[in-house]
Amino acid sequence: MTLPTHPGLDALLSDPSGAVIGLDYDGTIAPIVADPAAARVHPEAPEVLAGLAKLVGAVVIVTGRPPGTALALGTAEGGASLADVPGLVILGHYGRERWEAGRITAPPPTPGLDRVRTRLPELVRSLGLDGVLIEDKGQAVAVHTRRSPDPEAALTALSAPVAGLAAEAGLVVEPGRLVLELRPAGMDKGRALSRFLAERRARSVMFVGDDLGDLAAFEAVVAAPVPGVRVCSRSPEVSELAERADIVVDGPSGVVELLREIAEEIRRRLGES
Ligand SMILES: O=P(O)(O)OC[C@H]1O[C@H](O[C@H]2O[C@H](CO)[C@@H](O)[C@H](O)[C@H]2O)[C@H](O)[C@@H](O)[C@@H]1O
Repeated sequence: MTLPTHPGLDALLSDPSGAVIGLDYDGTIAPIVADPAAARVHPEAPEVLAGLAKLVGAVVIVTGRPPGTALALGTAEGGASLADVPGLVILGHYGRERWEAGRITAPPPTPGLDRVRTRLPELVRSLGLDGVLIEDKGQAVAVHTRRSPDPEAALTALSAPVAGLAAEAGLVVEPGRLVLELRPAGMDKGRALSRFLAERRARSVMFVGDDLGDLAAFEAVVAAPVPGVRVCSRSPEVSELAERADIVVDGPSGVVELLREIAEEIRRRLGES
């Protein structure tokens, strides 16, 4: 793969120790699968990220998943694990929870979630929808339609009642790939990334994502006071990200290939290969 030319990427390559590389999890470093509990990381991602993390300022995963889930799913078949990526930080629940050096920090769960836990299954039943999956993530609850006979129709049927339930419970709805998530307001991937850039005094930033929740991180890259580059992990399900990206690659395999090439180019410039 030949690396594309972009001012943000050039800044990252010429001053790697000041670069922050931010990544979404599902659809970006893990292929999309029907069962959210089976979304294992791309087999080569932990190893490639481990190599890259030694060359750049920081690697951070910014995800809607709880950090513990991203870590549990983050061991590849060969045994390499995201937990072994040097200095890795995981900002889970859109930045509400943080994992770093083996420790998770999290605020207490929002009280409205109990109402959702009771009402959401009733709501799904009342709509007569088959194949709908409710995922309880602790700080948020998601309702998935990927396994429904007509996933788009099921999502449309759920849209207004889920919005009503979220409002009753004092939560917001986060739409994603055949999923609606009811979660606390006040944090998103853009805020999470911006804070992390300030904390690390980043001199450049790259963010890679695939879904609507990643748009806020793309906006944070544009708003950042340092050069940045937005990368879309393309899928047929979401077009909005590709339209706003500086670089578009084909799904998690394309992401891994790009990250490997960036690491190799940094090593070449440092005279290490
Ligand atoms: O921020 P992310 O890391 O991208 O997490 C967003 C949501 O991803 C998961 O759902 C998506 O991936 C599933 C597994 O491939 C797939 O079955 C589902 O259709 C996708 O929407 C996860 O289950 C959610 O909790 C995350 O919020």
